[in-house]
Amino acid sequence: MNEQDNLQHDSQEYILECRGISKFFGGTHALEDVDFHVSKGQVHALVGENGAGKSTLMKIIIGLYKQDKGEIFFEGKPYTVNGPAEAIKAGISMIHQELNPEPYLSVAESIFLKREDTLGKSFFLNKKETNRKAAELLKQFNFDINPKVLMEELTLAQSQMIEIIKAVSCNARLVIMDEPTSSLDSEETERLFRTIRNLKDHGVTIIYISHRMEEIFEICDSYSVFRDGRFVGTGKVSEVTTNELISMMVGRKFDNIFPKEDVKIGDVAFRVEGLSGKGFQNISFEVRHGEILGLSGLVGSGRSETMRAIFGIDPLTSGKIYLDGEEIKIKNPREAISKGIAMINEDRKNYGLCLFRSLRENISLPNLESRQRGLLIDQTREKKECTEAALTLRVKAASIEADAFSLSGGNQQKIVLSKWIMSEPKVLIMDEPTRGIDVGAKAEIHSLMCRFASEGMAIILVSSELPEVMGMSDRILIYHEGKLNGEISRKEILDGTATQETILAKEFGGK
Ligand SMILES: Nc1ncnc2c1ncn2[C@@H]1O[C@H](COP(=O)(O)OP(=O)(O)OP(=O)(O)O)[C@@H](O)[C@H]1O
Repeated sequence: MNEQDNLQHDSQEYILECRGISKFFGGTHALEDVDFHVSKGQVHALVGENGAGKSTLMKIIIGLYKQDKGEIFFEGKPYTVNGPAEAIKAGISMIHQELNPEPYLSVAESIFLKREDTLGKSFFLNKKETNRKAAELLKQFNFDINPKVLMEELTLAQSQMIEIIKAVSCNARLVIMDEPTSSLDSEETERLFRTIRNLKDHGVTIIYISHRMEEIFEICDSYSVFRDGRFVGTGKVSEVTTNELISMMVGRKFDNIFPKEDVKIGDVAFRVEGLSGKGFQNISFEVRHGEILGLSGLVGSGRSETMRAIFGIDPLTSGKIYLDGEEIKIKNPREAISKGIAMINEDRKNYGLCLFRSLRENISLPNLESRQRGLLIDQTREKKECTEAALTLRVKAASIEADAFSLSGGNQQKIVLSKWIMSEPKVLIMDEPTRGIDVGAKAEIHSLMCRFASEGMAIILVSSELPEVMGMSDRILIYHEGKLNGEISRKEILDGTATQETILAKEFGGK
């Protein structure tokens, strides 16, 4: 008897069964003879490293891709669909990692888009009825928002909630959530979890894809692990430890995701005094050579806004910046980079990557000058160094010449990291550096941070994942509504004086 049988004897109780699914993309075997079973009414975690094949299987299930081999059964019956609209009709909806809400539709219109069937024939003539039905649904979900508000005015967390309401109102019995918390802060995440529990109470089954282990242990009942396009195992979350789960994902024994070491902290490398700009006021702090300074706060609290202004993306209205004791002016990111400040931005897709360029071109872009020989680029050196950078972070790609577009989400993020790491800056600003990155790579990135710090780099880490800020920082500054609201030392974290709750309380404005 295999683990799958242990979990659930009666296959009638599986809401979804995928048997022997294979999928090729050119020479890449994205899925190889994969079995994947989900029991009815559970929150089932699907985990695996970047490129393990999770999204590919989900895209097959909602009809975006067609499998090369294998069969799918939904609610005990053979299931084939041609595209997401058919999947929704059959009872399966997917909430995507990057939401694409229709910006100029109202909340009500967005919920009922392409659902004229539920509203009578004349959808556009029936605005009143649309708003009334939407208001009813929003109330059911305790979601206090006006159905007439335009989608473009919603935060990401609110748009996500609309997507979930849309799914459930279409009578979805299975909802797939692909990294749903990757852009949410702790408060929004809690709200999402309450919604998930509510859906579960109403018999909805959820497939939950996430790289955040603590979430899986909080919200999921069962799990399946994929590795390199293959099914590795399944079981109950209550019967596995974090390290066992990670070991299954990475295929080797796993000890520690936060390998923070104490390194010698030197002189002040970087200092800001009284910085103000859009979304933050009067921010002053310093970071020393060798120090990792964590910045925590709710989404919109001003952390990322301050970093963007320091890096010259957005303007400062007042304040001073000092690098190694000397005042500097930064008008744009090019100037910041030339002075030795690098920033890995939260929004990698828009600011970090040229999707239709090769990995080599992407990695070497900010570092071309150092590889210039006369008017030409030293291509042999470029290729060697880019390959080394990609290997260090274990980027999974067909070759260094492959387009960034063909990589899985997490592997794309590793490429952005590689390119900045190669430029060896004095100050490295990392804004959500491991968002969407698998645990194995997360640990590697954390080790690299320690290595850079030990070489004297000053690192500023902005992260919404409290375990990450707490596990990696020498000091944490907490933002609340655009201002600093407290500081916590590593000592306080290690001796237990400061906990996640202490930090959260300060994020919400407490003392
Ligand atoms: N459209 C595509 N064209 C070519 N290769 C692809 C395509 N989509 C996925 N792949 C490849 O298939 C493999 C599986 O990718 P997939 O996106 O399913 O992984 P994943 O487990 O969802 O990863 P992540 O956690 O990073 O999102 C990867 O090697 C990826 O590069």
